[in-house]
Amino acid sequence: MGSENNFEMKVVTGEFGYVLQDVPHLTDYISDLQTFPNPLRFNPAYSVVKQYFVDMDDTVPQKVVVHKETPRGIHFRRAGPREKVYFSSDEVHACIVTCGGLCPGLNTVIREIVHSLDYMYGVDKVLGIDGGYRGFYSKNTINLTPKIVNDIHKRGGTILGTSRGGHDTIKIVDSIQDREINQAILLAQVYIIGGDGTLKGASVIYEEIRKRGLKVAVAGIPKTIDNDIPVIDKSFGFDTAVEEAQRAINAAHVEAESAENGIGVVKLMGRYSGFIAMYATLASRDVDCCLIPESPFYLEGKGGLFEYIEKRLKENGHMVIVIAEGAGQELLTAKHEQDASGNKLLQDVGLWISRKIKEHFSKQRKISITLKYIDPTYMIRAIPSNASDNVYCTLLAQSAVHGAMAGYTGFTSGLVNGRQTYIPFNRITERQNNVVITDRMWARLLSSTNQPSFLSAKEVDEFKKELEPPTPLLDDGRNGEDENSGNTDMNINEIKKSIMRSE
Ligand SMILES: Nc1ncnc2c1ncn2[C@@H]1O[C@H](COP(=O)(O)OP(=O)(O)O)[C@@H](O)[C@H]1O
Ligand SMILES: O=P(O)(O)OC[C@H]1O[C@](O)(COP(=O)(O)O)[C@@H](O)[C@@H]1O
Ligand SMILES: [Mg+2]
Repeated sequence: MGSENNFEMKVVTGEFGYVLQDVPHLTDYISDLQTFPNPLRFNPAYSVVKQYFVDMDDTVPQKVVVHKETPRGIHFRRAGPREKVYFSSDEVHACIVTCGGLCPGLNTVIREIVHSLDYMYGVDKVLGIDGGYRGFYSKNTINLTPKIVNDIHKRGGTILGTSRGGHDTIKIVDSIQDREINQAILLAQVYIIGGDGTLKGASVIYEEIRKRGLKVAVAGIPKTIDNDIPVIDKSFGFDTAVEEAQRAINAAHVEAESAENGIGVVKLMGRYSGFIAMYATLASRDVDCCLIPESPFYLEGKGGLFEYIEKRLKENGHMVIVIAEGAGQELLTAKHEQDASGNKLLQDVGLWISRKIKEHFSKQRKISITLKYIDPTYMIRAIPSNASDNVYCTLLAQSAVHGAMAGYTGFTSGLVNGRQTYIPFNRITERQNNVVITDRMWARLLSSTNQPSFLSAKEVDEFKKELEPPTPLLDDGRNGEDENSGNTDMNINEIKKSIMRSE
């Protein structure tokens, strides 16, 4: 594996600091491509829409909080149908693959790609690749028709199956190039749905396709329940996950409230990013403490978790703790295990913290506690997407289809400041989206739970120094003022290291 990007970013600059981070197009490496009028022109549903086709010059700014003197900054190409398409309906063979962990909404995206290709563009040859990247070369495929996928959005998981590992660029591109026996069929559009790992894989597939000069568009749809993909407003399935997490938090609260000195502990997903835990906590208001990977914590002593638990039990008689699975991993014995994709395998921090709390209070003998630990992680991930995620998935899939039909490649569709855009792979894979603990959102959380920040006065001073002069408006549009948080260039590992050092 490896995803060295050998191709230059396509960047267009304009006046007043305008920068367009454009996505590649088939015409960048194939000349004399034939174009066709977009069949949507003749579609009664769309033909009445005033300016249905997206103007080729439309772009979406990444930076929406601006000052008088602020340069216009980075923009992305606006997604949507173009007047001309680069594939004729009967020529196109498309395929769809889902990789990585499950996420609510995968089936909705698959359904909508199939429906959009067929109903909007008349493309009816769509193959589903079975079981992630390795399905390309193990040649397990299913024919996807609008009828087959019609009801799948009501089910969790992915009808195509998924896997980790198994990415072999050459074998995958070979199989894209030539599928059927005696009948060379080029899969001309490849739709890849997955997270950071998958999109790194998609990027090298695109590069190999380009090297071979194939007329194949590679389109990604970013998937991550953890919301750890940068640039985009949020990932599909995230809303559903936050909503479903409420059920576990409610149960933990009911259990805790019903016992004397009851403590409910809920573990939520979030390998490196604590967004689900943060938003679920903010939504619930029953949570007294939220622990996430980005905010190191400690148990013993002044300002520690045990002291806070004691305080809350004395004040309120019960408490609820939400912990993201990646939180506090540095406090557990390191095991250095990896999954098939090379992701670090985490230890069960929920079990660990529950044990530590029980041990503490039984040793201390002042307060007798009743602790219930709830782990709803896989139950949350396996449900179908909610209504709002369904709409979001639909738009992401439609955008991807419009983009591929228009000849764009090496891109993912994604929502930026509420508008559908095309984002080049490297912008999506270059880093991770994390909760920034010096942003307003985390401050809101701390003030809503009243939990300790686990920072000493010295550390707070250090943060303040780091923030002076005020963080400039960053080119990816996020800064300390940003409502969505999470996408600043501040390196969270640096922050963690500085906290560890000063402990
Ligand atoms: N750097 C990489 N280069 C190429 N393929 C990768 C890379 N990282 C992951 N992959 C492949 O992408 C797929 C999914 O990756 P994984 O990290 O498990 O999930 P996710 O895409 O959800 O982050 C796997 O098949 C894996 O082999
Ligand atoms: O058991 P699995 O499939 O490895 O999944 C666990 C991991 O999957 C996640 O949902 C994220 O998965 P992705 O990287 O595939 O988006 C994490 O929250 C969790 O740590
Ligand atoms: Mg991942």
